[in-house]
Amino acid sequence: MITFEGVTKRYPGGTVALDDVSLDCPTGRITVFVGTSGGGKTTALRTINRMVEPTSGRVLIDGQDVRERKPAELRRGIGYVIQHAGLFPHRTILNNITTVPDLVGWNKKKARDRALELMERVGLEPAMAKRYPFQLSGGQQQRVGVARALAADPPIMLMDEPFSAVDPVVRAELQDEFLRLQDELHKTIVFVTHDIDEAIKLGDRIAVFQTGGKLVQLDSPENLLAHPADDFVAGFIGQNRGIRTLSFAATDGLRLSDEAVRPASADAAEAAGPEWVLVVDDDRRPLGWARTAEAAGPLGEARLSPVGPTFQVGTDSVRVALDAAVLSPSGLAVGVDDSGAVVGTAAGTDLLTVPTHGTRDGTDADDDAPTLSKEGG
Ligand SMILES: Nc1ncnc2c1ncn2[C@@H]1O[C@H](COP(=O)(O)OP(=O)(O)OP(=O)(O)O)[C@@H](O)[C@H]1O
Repeated sequence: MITFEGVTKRYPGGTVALDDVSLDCPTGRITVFVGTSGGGKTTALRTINRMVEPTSGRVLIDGQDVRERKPAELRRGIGYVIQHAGLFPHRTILNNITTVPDLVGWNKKKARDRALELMERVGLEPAMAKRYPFQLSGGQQQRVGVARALAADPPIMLMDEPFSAVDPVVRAELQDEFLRLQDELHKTIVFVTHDIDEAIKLGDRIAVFQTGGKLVQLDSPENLLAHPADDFVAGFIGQNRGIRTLSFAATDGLRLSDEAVRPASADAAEAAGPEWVLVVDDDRRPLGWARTAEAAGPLGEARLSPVGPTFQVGTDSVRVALDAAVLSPSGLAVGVDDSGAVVGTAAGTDLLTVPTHGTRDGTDADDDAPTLSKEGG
């Protein structure tokens, strides 16, 4: 656990970059610092590895004041990833990744094996090991940056806008892979971004900073969306807060109906009832939608409208299911299991009556993570 206790940073000239910030970054979780430009996010991040010394207050790691540790020794246990990756241009990819292992005296083979393993983990071809940073795309360089930070297996990772310099598609890929990696590694991560959507996607906890270095809210993404502490936070989050909250609502509690599901062998005449029926094959895989008034004979031979997007029950969120309902010709969302077989369908209104609970890791969002009371910001 990383703990900020009343941390203030005043730069010469009088800028207050951090104003009496207290918060916890729980072990094994991703805490995101987000907020306006100049809000003190980077300054806060750098107090953890002593690149910035607070004017007052303390930063503790597992209860120990970071000032009791020598900066070099402290930083060996803290991976650091920055925007544009910050790779050493004159070193190969392999040697960039082995920077810390080399520094702490690992033997060459062990460091090399570790680098190659990490390259695979972050999605880089082994052939890239011999290249230099300028021979890689921006996204690839960011992957190297992440691999380098992970090389000596530090328990803590500080990431300062690590995915900001790449296009939105690559950025989404990097984010997804980052979440997959964290699922395996459970590092204690502090992640700085100015992008609220990135914060909501990645963060277990989100700390919102306002100009003047004030922490205005520390909360789970779902609480932040549902209950912004004030107008500043609400404005920063932007529009469609309600709909975005549905990303955190799980679909495993949904009651799905079989009423509109028909086998391909069924005759259209027997399909009477709903205006649209979902035609499925012998394995209950969806074939398409038939409009009952227009169909005659076996449904498998009827003109079918494409199924469109489906949602995986229990895995996808209510937001995905609602999207599927909106795009479906029948207005019904099709829920499938992990083999792609139809579990049932639900109308948009059915989707909005599900109890909301966390989907991200199958646990309640709040369990052991300490929060700052909203009044306290
Ligand atoms: N070394 C420094 N000397 C003086 N002022 C500084 C220094 N570093 C940062 N500041 C000021 O402290 C404030 C907070 O800066 P910081 O970089 O922490 O903000 P940030 O939230 O990370 O912003 P951004 O999103 O723009 O990177 C800013 O007003 C900045 O100008």
